[in-house]
Order: sequence, then structure tokens, then C-alpha cells
Amino acid sequence: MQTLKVDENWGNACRQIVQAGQRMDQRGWVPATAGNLSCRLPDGRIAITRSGGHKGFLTDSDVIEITPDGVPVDPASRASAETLLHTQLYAHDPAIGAVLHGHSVAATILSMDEPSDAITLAGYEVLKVFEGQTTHDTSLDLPLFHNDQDIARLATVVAPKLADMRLGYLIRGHGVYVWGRDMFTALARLEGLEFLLACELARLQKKA
Ligand SMILES: CSC[C@@H](O)[C@@H](O)C(=O)COP(=O)(O)O
Ligand SMILES: [Zn+2]
Repeated sequence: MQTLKVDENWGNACRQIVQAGQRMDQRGWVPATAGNLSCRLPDGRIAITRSGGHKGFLTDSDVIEITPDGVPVDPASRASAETLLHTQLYAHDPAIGAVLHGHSVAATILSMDEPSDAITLAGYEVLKVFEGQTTHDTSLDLPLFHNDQDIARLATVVAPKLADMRLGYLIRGHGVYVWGRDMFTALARLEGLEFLLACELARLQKKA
């Protein structure tokens, strides 16, 4: 049994994760059991989705507590296979309060087709959804990393680039990671980024 402190903060964290999972599922960003979601509570606890659940049908029991090192507090529970990509963000920036990962069609296709190590997004009004952006007249890079089933190794490749990331990042043929100071902000950023990727994909298809 999970020896969790079930209190108001934990309840709020579960509700936010469950609702965000439903939203991501409605938008088609978490097919099958893809994607994972986490948030950091005001007291520093980290809540993350269990591995292998459908993110559109989560319940509170699919949300588990992990230590800052990514270890489940209850050894019997199985945290997301990509837990270390979440905990590295929380360790990197104490202001991060939520992390979202999805597998949209646009993120998957664009990340496989781009030969360079970043997708550049420029000239879009929606870029203003990202912190510090005040105009469409700008250009921001979305870094690309090769996929790796060894998540600890992938995290070491991502780590040195984190400080320069303004949008999030893509894993090739896999999906997107975004974050924010809270779940609402992370969701807004994911929604903005997915909109921009859908625009880029449509432009690419028009050219073909
Ligand atoms: C449905 S395959 C997707 C998984 O391999 C993985 O990339 C993923 O996003 C979900 O893993 P999970 O362990 O449920 O958090
Ligand atoms: Zn994934």
C-alpha cells in the first residue's frame, strides 16, 4: 500500500494531473498509453503518473509520489518509465511546478523529418505564450534529441541544453516535453507549442 500523505495538496495535484490527462487525450496528444504528467506540490513532493496507464482515463490511484531522485515512495508502485526526464527538470529549476509529455502526430513527424538539431519557429503570434516573448517578430529554437530507451542516458544528453531552452524540447520519433510554473501554465505552453507544430506540419505538407 502507498504510504502517502493524502491531504488537500495531494488531492489538488491528483485532480490537476487527471484533468490535464483528459485534456491531452481530447486533443489527440497521448495515443494508447503514451505520455506522462507530473507536478510538484507546494511542500516539494512530486506527483507523477504511473507507467502504462491511459492518460485520458486516469484516476487518483494512477498518480504516485516519487522522491526528487525519481524513486517511488511506495516501492510497490511503478512510476512513469520517463520519470528521470521530469525529475531533471525539477532539479534544474526550482520554479518549475509541472511537466507534460505528449506524442502528437505533428511532434512525431516533424521531429523525424528535421535534419538539423532544432526546429526553428519564427513569426508566429502564438510564440507570445512563452515566457518573456512580447512579439511575433522573433525566432525560437525547439531542440531535437535522438530517442533512447535508456532514459537515464537520454537525460544526460538533454541536461547541458536545458538552460537555453525557451519552448521545451522534442525527442525524435517520440514526442515533446514542456513545463511551466504550474499545471495551467504547462498546459497552455503545450497547447501553444502543439498549435505551432501543427502549423509547421501543414506548411511542410503544402510545399510537398
Ligand atoms: C505507448 S508507448 C509510449 C511509452 O513508451 C512512453 O514513451 C510514454 O510516453 C509513456 O510511458 P509511461 O511509462 O506510461 O509514462
Ligand atoms: Zn513518451
